[in-house]
Amino acid sequence: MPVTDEAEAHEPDLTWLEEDRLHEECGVFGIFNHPDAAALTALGLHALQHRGQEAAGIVSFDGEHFHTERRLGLVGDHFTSRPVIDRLGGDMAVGHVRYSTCGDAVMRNVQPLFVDLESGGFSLCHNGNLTNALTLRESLIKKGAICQSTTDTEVILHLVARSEKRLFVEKYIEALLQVEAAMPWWAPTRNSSARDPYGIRPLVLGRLGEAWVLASETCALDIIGAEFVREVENGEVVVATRDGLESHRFVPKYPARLCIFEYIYFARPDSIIGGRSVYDVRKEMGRQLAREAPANGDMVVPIPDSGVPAAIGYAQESGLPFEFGIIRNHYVGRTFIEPEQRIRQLGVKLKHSANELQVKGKSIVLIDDSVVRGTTSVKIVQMMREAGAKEVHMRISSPPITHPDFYGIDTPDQDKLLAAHRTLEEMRAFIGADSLAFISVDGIYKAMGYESRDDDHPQFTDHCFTGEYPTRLRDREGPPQQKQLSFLAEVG
Ligand SMILES: O=P(O)(O)OC[C@H]1O[C@H](OP(=O)(O)OP(=O)(O)O)[C@H](O)[C@@H]1O
Ligand SMILES: NC(=O)CC[C@H](N)C(=O)O
Ligand SMILES: [Mg+2]
Repeated sequence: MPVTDEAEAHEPDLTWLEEDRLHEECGVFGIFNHPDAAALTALGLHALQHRGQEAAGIVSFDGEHFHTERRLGLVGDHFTSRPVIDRLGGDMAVGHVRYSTCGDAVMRNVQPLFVDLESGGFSLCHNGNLTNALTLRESLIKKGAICQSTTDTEVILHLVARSEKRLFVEKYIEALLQVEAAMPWWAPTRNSSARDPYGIRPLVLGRLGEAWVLASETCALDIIGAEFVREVENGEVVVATRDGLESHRFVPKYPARLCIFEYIYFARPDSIIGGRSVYDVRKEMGRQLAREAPANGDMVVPIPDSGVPAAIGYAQESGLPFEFGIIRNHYVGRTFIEPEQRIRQLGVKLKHSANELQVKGKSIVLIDDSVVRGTTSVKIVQMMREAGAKEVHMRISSPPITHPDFYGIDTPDQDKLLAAHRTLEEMRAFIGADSLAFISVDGIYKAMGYESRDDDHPQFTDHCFTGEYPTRLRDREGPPQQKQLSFLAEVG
């Protein structure tokens, strides 16, 4: 880790920087009973691209055969050509965009997964992470299971395959009861979808004419003109049939605890989650931040993209002008990976550039939604100073991230999180800002319309700030062990 000395932080050595931040999660999409199932799935995945950029896949079913196309890379690079869509025949399809949390970004881990079961084909995709996947995998392998991938998702296939229940939905539920997870799933042929007992990851249900649609976010319904019906409830399995929708519960109903980071950073601002507009919530977080941590500046500057709505809220509440003092290049994804150190130092200029005439000689209030490793903050503060900013005050619309995620977000190890072992002043010095402040944990809840966090029954999953994980983390219990999941080298 680099030094935290203030003088050095103003002229940071960027050579250590890695693209090791809060990466995205995954997006799932499924459609049942529509003649253009694959084409609509490709559109849905395009709308969910922000949730994962490593790989994309679609599996369709025509009543007799499954068809599968799974690729490393972006949806737009692989699923826009007529021949590819034509190969994915049938009136039901599922799709996935992946950011790996278990198993590398290699072809054998690209979802949706497919297997032949005794009762027919089964395809599955998943957003989240099974916190006991390694434990289950070990015991399955001992019993003779032959794993084809290194992703946690595959464990579900084995559990369903081994179930002795009669109906598919019963087999599926028996499998779900064995995993500890954050997980919306969608499984065609059986047209079933499930959301984890806490509802940590979002999953919505929509209707397009006679078709049922399931997606991680409402923005994927909007792109195909589907009507929002409702959210899949936590602990619910829904099964789409030509006669309607069946609903089964696999755990008793209790209050959901969505991951609060969906609102802060992951979801697209035009999505509606839990009845709240993500855009409005982000703006409200910015307003609350302005109330809690006012700053003396000439103008508010967002760190684009995800810092923009909070910055608008901050500017409105503080009465300061809002200016785009940083321009973001839209041809660089959320997770651009620079190939070597020398190039990495240029990385920030590839993604963000100073709008010099706006910031020169000004005292600016920089707003971002989160600080993970501090990579972005260090780069941007330095860039603002090089562009001639007089003062740089940094305000963050989420509390300090002190704990890693194990539910589908690829966070760095705890010791790489900037806030894990530093005081506020140490973080300020590290970033090189003139002042630094984060919204409080209660402030986040206020922005969501509550008086404060209910410590007895927290309204959201907020372990990143509080260290309070809602599920057991079974794979991490006991002494840390290096597990080799496979003897096959993981290459793309
Ligand atoms: O402290 P760090 O490790 O740099 O991570 C935090 C940054 O990462 C995210 O942005 P990202 O660049 O991923 O995406 P965005 O363009 O959607 O804001 C987030 O919005 C912060 O800007
Ligand atoms: N980010 C995610 O939701 C990933 C899903 C799954 N754990 C995988 O690694 O494929
Ligand atoms: Mg950002």
